[in-house]
Amino acid sequence: MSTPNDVIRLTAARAALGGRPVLRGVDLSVAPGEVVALLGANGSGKSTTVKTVVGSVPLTGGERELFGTPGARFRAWHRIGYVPQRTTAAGGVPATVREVVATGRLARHGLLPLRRRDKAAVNQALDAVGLLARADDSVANLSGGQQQRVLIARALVGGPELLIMDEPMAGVDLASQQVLADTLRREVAKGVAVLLVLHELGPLEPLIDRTVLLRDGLVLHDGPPGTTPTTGDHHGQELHDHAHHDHALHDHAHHHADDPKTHDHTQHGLLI
Ligand SMILES: Nc1ncnc2c1ncn2[C@@H]1O[C@H](COP(=O)(O)OP(=O)(O)OP(=O)(O)O)[C@@H](O)[C@H]1O
Repeated sequence: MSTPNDVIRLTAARAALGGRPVLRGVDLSVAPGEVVALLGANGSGKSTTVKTVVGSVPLTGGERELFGTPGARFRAWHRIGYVPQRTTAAGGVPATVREVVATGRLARHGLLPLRRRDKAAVNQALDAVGLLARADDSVANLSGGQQQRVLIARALVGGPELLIMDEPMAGVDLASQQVLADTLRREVAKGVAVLLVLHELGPLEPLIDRTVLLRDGLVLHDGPPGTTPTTGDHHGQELHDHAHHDHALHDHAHHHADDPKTHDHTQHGLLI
């Protein structure tokens, strides 16, 4: 399924956490403008896959490319907007909603003072997630779902070509989910590619071009929505066996692992 100009390409990606293999040969590609949902049971490796894509978890085998550049050499972080798995947007820092969203411009202009167009972009992103009226409130005073929307605005504000979102709908009520689905639809209409970790497709389903189902650190299924087994837990044993087979075929690639020394994610300007 990969194309020459994929914005994300993982090939036979392996990763370990706490000394335990978590990804055991994941192939994942996202083409420009494509919306791909990563599905799977708890612990199947969805978040770890996303973290290897953004470089916060190093590969122990396989290859990673972003916008055609090997991951270890990729520096154009302003092209990517990232919403990490649900954390608090407040982080104990007494910042306003506007200030947190403005940090999403950092990869674009460094620590220079915000210019008029930066300020306009912050307002636009806040408006997109329905939080313009709360712009000057302290993030610590927002609900969990509202804080999630702040993180989404922060990912949008740099005008990314690729959005990577780890369970953006977690803790967000139904009405706000619809707001976010509309926001995402506008981004997709602009040609932005999206990689989403989801538990269920929900209101985003109509936007999704392809679903990739993980089980136990392997891709169990990769295809249009509707062709995907519903869970990585109990179904698709044959597919699982097939995935094991594919995985064996990819063993040759393991010596191309990213150099762990290049994985200091504090250098790359992406907010994690
Ligand atoms: N820091 C860590 N140290 C050791 N093991 C970890 C660590 N973080 C995650 N794991 C393990 O790695 C596996 C994959 O975790 P991951 O978070 O990628 O799963 P997930 O598919 O995103 O799950 P969920 O749906 O629960 O978010 C799990 O078995 C988990 O226990």
